[in-house]
Amino acid sequence: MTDIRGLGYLRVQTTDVPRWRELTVEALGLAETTGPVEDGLYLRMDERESRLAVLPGDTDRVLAVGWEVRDQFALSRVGRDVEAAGFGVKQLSASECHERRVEAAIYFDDPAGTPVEVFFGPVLDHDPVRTRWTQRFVTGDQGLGHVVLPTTAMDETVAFYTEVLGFLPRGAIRLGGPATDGPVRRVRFMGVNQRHHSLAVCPAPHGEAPGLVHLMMEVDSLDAVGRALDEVNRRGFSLSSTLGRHTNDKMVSFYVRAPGGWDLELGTEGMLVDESYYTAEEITADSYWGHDWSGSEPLAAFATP
Ligand SMILES: Cc1ccc(O)c(O)c1CC[C@@H]1C(=O)CC[C@]2(C)C(=O)CC[C@@H]12
Ligand SMILES: [Fe+2]
Repeated sequence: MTDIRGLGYLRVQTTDVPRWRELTVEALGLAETTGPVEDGLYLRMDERESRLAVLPGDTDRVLAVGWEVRDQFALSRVGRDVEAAGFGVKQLSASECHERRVEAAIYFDDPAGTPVEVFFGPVLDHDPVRTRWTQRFVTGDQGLGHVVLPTTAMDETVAFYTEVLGFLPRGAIRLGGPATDGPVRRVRFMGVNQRHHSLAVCPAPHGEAPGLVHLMMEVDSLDAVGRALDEVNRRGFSLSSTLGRHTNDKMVSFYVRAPGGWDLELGTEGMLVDESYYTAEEITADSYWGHDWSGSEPLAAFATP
């Protein structure tokens, strides 16, 4: 089994922190807290000091995808494995760790160019999490949610996450419709815990910013998803996909475009994988119903640079 326990945090940079605040706090209902960068937006979903940090900058891009391990021993094992695979691994400084509220962390770029951090020892905030819709975010041993990363090096990226970091394949979906003789392109889903996927990797035409396709966060109530959806529409955010239920993780979700050209997915009722019996399946539709993508503005990751 892998040493990676789950998606721990995400750090992104944006040119529009106020609009990010409106989307995440006012519409999706995350709880705002304070952090080291004065104009930064620090968001709580649970007892962690911050799961999502949105920092001001002159471009929109992912700063770090943070994966959590159990302890210092697991962190050294992961560092050793990544180095042995030929990737340069660096330690985060004490002040960088303090900024992320973790005890220690390493970082490296994955084959897609995504800045990856692996950490242990997150610091907790025991104040109650005051969410807008009084919902609870489903985190805990399923981690913060899932990310979908674009890559121009599909095979290398999948090999890295599965063979070096130990992610488990959790199925795939073909792009471009039903089986043909030609080369098949797939979105591949991978997991490290009972969440169906903590990571998906999607073939993309180029390696430009922002480096993310979407971040999924799960809540414990359909009403919170519905209320967030109303608020997203009321506040004029662009809906990338309508509400629908996915065929693989069974989640009911919608997607909203965040400033920067990538999406936030908010869902509920995600299934739990039992690894004793699970096999990786290929789905042939992304959803049982809903998830109409026809109104979606193009993703920055798929735009012609
Ligand atoms: C199919 C699916 C299952 C579970 C998820 O959490 C999930 O985000 C998806 C959607 C993935 C989706 C896709 O399959 C085709 C290409 C899509 C539409 C994108 O360009 C972004 C999301 C991608
Ligand atoms: Fe998703």
